[in-house]
Amino acid sequence: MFPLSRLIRSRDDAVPARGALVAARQVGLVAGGRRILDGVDMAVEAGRIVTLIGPNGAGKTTLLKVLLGLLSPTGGQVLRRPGLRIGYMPQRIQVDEILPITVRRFLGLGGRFPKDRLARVLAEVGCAHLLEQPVQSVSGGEMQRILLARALLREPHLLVLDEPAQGVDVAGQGEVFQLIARLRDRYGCGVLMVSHELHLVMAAADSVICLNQHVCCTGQPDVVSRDPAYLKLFGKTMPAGMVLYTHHHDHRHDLHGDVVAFEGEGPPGRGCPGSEAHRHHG
Ligand SMILES: Nc1ncnc2c1ncn2[C@@H]1O[C@H](COP(=O)(O)OP(=O)(O)OP(=O)(O)O)[C@@H](O)[C@H]1O
Repeated sequence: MFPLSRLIRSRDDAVPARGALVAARQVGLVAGGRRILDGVDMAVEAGRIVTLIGPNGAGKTTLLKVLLGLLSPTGGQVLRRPGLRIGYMPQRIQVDEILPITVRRFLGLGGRFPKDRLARVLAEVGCAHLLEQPVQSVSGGEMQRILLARALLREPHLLVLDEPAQGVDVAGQGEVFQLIARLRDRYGCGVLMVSHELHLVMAAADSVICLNQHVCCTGQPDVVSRDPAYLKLFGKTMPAGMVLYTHHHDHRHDLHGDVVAFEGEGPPGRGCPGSEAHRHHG
């Protein structure tokens, strides 16, 4: 199992471009004989919310782990700002049912923090009342917030959140995204998150990266949402700010996730060269 959300110190051997906290340069990963990431370029800057979207198995969690340094890429480079503090909220954790601990003890597992610091960080995520409650008894939505509090404990420069609204009801999802934006403002940190809540992503993110092994397209939602190319890639804007996600590819992925051209369209392309957005109709 992965360690719980925690502080991860950067390797200070390579430095990203000015302003970037973390960056991937042509990152690739092959595991178990399969290509999982291919030529990924991206960066997260302080104060920005960058959201990774993509279908199941697209490599989103793997990319987060590579950026965190938990997995080594088999190609390309990951650059982290020297001294970078990262707060990581994993997609899922296992809490041992037979080891009853309170939320306070659970939060304290990641380091020595005074009780008032633990109480304060829980209050920041709207869960001050849970401090002395057994962690096994909290709801799924409360657990997401507790994990977020845990990621915040050491005042990270970069928050990495793997599906922070997973298991949260629809009304609660909006609150989670608002909370993340408030925390970004309060801490001035960069946020990199994976999300499947596309309508909220489009409203809340500064930048969206669509991943399917490679970066299919990327852009700032507020700018590109009026762009016909964006509409073609991400679908039509729906009432009440909802965005219907449709992803038009000019290639497809086989059962192993490899890029394959549609029949009659020539040889398979490698990624989507040709634009800053890496826009692939395929
Ligand atoms: N160590 C590994 N060996 C082989 N394949 C792996 C390994 N780790 C991940 N994979 C595969 O890589 C692919 C990408 O997995 P990943 O968890 O990154 O996808 P994801 O985009 O986060 O998916 P989801 O949206 O379902 O959470 C999956 O097909 C997964 O089975």
